Amino acid sequence: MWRSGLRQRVKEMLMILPSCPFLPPSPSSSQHFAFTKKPLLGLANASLCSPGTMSTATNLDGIFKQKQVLRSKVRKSLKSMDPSLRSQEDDAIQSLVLEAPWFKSSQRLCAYITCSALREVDTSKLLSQILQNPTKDGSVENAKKLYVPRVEDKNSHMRMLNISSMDDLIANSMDILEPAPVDQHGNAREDVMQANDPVDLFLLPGLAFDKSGRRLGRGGG
Ligand SMILES: Nc1nc2c(c(=O)[nH]1)N(C=O)[C@@H](CNc1ccc(C(=O)N[C@@H](CCC(=O)O)C(=O)O)cc1)CN2
Ligand SMILES: Nc1ncnc2c1ncn2[C@@H]1O[C@H](COP(=O)(O)OP(=O)(O)OP(=O)(O)O)[C@@H](O)[C@H]1O
Repeated sequence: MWRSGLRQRVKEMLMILPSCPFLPPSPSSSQHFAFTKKPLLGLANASLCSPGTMSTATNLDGIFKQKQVLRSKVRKSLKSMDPSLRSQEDDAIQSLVLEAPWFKSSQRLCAYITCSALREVDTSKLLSQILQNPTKDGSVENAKKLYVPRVEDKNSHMRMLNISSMDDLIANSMDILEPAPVDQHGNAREDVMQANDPVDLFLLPGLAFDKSGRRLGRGGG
């Protein structure tokens, strides 16, 4: 019971990614992860109906509604979850990630800052590990680089900006911590889209995932 719940919550935080098409390419990686709008959770058939049987607008409308229903269900079950079980699962998920070779070897990461009001899987231990970033020889050459989201406007325009400390974060209007656009010296933070090197790993929040890992987000875009 505990294990199956945990498995689902592990899925709530999707960990991926050797390479992404809109980021600088990784020559060593053969895998790709596209941020495409894919059908989710058994909704694939609806989106594959031919134009003769159902219009595209109707398809999208149906999918949109099904996603909303599913989001409400998941939100409700997350809200009713026992807080101490949640906390145990948060610890277990983070330990699992911290011990994973793909986490240890990652050098450039994008990650979200947990919003506890949204009942997201906690990332605080992961972030402190990434930012603390101890290296065996004490050199900074192998330091992990972290980019976190910043919502720029009401049209869901979002950027991933580099931070080097949790002190770089301030609460936004949704009460989610995010980086100020400039650092303490007044310099613009590096945007991952301008980075020279590819991102190795994304830690993404998700409301639900299907068995093949396809993600249902909050619908913010
Ligand atoms: N921690 C965290 N940071 C993030 C995201 C996220 O999902 N989680 N985002 C991911 O893209 C972006 C922000 N997008 C967001 C979209 C919706 C809500 C939110 O509060 N949604 C409520 C419903 C609000 C409403 O419908 O009025 C909810 O889902 O309960 C928050 C952030 C960037 N930063
Ligand atoms: N095929 C599509 N064509 C155009 N717009 C789409 C398509 N699919 C989704 N959208 C729009 O993209 C936005 C995000 O919807 P979507 O259902 O993909 O959210 P999500 O990926 O589950 O959540 P989030 O974007 O918050 O991570 C919505 O405004 C939605 O209307």
